Amino acid sequence: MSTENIKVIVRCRPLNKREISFNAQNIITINSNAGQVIVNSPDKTKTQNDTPEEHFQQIFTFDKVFGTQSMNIDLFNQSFKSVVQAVTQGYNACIFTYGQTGCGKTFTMTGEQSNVGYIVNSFDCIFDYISTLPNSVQIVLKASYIEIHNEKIKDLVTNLNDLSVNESKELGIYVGNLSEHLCYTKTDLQIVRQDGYKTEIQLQHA
Ligand SMILES: Nc1ncnc2c1ncn2[C@@H]1O[C@H](COP(=O)(O)OP(=O)(O)OP(=O)(O)O)[C@@H](O)[C@H]1O
Repeated sequence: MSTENIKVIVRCRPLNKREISFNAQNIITINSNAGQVIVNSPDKTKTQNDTPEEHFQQIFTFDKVFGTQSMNIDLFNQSFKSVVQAVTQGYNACIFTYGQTGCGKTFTMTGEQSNVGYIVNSFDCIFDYISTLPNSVQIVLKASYIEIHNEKIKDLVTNLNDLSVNESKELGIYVGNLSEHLCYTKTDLQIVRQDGYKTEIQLQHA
């Protein structure tokens, strides 16, 4: 992987039921070692002699790619863990999940009970780290949960809407009136997540 501060990871999901029902064809192959996603021409009658190579097959290279059989824990161990560990060493970090609807963002972030996503894996990682520290070290862990939608910031725990982005010498850039929740255990962190998640789901169905 590159040593750049920004890394781009691609995950390809399997065809879903709808795609299978109309005999959709998977035109993506991946080369994990090279970090490549290969988009093949859907028209198998075309050969490299018929069309310029770039039309026949397009290759995109990323810091890391994961195939349809990958598990959330594979993504975590091979990509996200180092980001979370960097936080425990005092760095700021962000994991940004992006993609069209139905591509697997929630599957990757939240996952399922037997295949938990990077949110729970990150919580485990943070508390595993804390458990290695001597009792003399005091850790203060605070959590907030926001949604940014149509340029508006909402606190998903308190339901306060339209929060402002501010800047000060002491705090740098921060969100005004954002609630922060002290978390002493993994359960405390999970409660903040669950409270915020409930609001998020309510908003999606409103
Ligand atoms: N890697 C994967 N392996 C197996 N199933 C997957 C994978 N990724 C996504 N899915 C399935 O595809 C469906 C859509 O995934 P998901 O809800 O995570 O998409 P999303 O990107 O969060 O969509 P939206 O933006 O609409 O919320 C779900 O049923 C999910 O279980």
